[in-house]
Amino acid sequence: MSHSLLHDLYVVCKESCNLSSHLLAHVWLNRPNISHQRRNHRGERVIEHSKIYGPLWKSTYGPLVVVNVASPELIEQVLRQEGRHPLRTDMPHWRTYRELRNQAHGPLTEMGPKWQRIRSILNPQMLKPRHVSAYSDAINEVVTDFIRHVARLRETNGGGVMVNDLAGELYKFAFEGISSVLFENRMGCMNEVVPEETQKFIFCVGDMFRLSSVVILFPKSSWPYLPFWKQFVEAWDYLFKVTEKLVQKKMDEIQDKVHLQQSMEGAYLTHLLLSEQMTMTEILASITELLLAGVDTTSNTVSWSLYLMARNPEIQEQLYQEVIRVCPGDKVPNSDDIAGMPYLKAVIRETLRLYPVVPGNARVTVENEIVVGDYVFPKKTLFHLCHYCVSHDENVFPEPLSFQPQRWLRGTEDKSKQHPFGSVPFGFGIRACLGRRVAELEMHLLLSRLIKHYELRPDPAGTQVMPITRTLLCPAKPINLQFVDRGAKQTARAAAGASLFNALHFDQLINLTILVDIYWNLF
Ligand code: HEM
Repeated sequence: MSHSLLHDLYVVCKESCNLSSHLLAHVWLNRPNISHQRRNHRGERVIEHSKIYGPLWKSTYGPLVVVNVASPELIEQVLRQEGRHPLRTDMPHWRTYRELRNQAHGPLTEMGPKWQRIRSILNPQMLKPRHVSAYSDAINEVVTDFIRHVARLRETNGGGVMVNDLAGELYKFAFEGISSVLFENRMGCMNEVVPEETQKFIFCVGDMFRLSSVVILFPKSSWPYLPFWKQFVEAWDYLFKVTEKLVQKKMDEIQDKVHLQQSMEGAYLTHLLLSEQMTMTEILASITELLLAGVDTTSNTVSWSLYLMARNPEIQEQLYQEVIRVCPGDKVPNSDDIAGMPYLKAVIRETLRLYPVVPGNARVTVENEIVVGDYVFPKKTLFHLCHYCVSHDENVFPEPLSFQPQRWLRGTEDKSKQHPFGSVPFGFGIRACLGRRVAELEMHLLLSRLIKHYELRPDPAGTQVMPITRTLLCPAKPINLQFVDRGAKQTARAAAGASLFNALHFDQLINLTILVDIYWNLF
């Protein structure tokens, strides 16, 4: 991933938690502190705490003081009072790397008016439906490769039907998908032999996130003396180096086209390079951060939705029927087709309610004091918006643990009663997810095409997979599923029917028809 550490509460510097003590004394009277203890699933722990303390309580994370907010009404109140430049965390370790190497900041790490400027440049091509739908063809090519990849995995490692460690395989899909949108270039993640550079890039992304959570535990002044700071810097160096190479390649292509006076058709990177609103270093930083934010969020969500599909055959069948109605035969869905598939969208939406891959979201109030419930919080209060807890609250979503996509269908009673802040998987407001539309397009195209091709069934070993919080809400163990080829199933059915027919003589068939008639008349 991606938003790794984005939402990790460690990353907020001590000063940002300078809550004025007299206010806290007033708010927290008779409410004990809860110190941070790592249990397997942070979302569940937050639910336990909200049952004891109500929708607003304080936690301490070492030196940090965090105000937890766990009701849709109070989350709405915090988010609606954000100033013009909302801040999640100040990410000192990520920012320090950029300062060390004279790199710019991207949308994840930038703050204040500079952040606002970056977003105003990046937003249109990422969020406007008209622009985003233009990425359908590129993403569909990646989906085609993924379906081939699944077929290969079934044959080579899955006894003709199993695909093991779906989250790992979908990581490759998400990486390839977002690269094809950003760089307009393929990385070869799903090749039989993954190119060395791509492999190392993926490895460095993992390394950088892993080391991030270690580095941040130490004071900034000690970083230059820590061995893992060196590794952290090396990982970032490689990420920036590869991104730079890909951006340069695109620049050269554009130059060639200018020389040849050819028209400049292109997607995201071409647009950024041609619009000249950003410097080269700014483009580099933004593209790198978009890439980091856009991989394991998407791959984990699709993993959960396939897991849920396999365990809910009726829902899967309903989705399959919708897909073949909108896209019969060999028709490959595009963004217009997706618009006609409300059930597909509801399936993904409900997956994100049950498994919000970003289970909690940090917010630091920078510009003004904030009123939450009956209390006034000073500037620099660090809030933790407990999205997982709220979207599993039975008062917000009846039967919260059951997978019910119909909750999200327009015109249903469920939908009209829901609080709009009961589940906000992409955040809200001007600092909400920049990749939301692209992520949705990727997930909708992939899920619809997979379901058209394969019937998903659970692991025959009966393995239940629980979530675990590793910054994102991830499967605690590998998700393995059966992918039963629908085409092969139909051919087998037709063949079985034909052989039965051939085996019967004509007079036997007449007798059979009479028997069926008698049967129907009897009952
Ligand atoms: C299922 C997929 C995804 C989910 C659930 C998700 C969720 C989120 C959430 C909750 C935030 C924080 C919003 C806030 O603070 O209010 C966020 C921020 C962000 N996301 Fe995503 N995301 C997903 C996919 C993507 C993709 C594919 C990209 C890149 C193309 C992306 C790029 C970003 C960026 C750059 C930010 C930071 C925005 C800023 O601070 O201005 N995300 N995402």
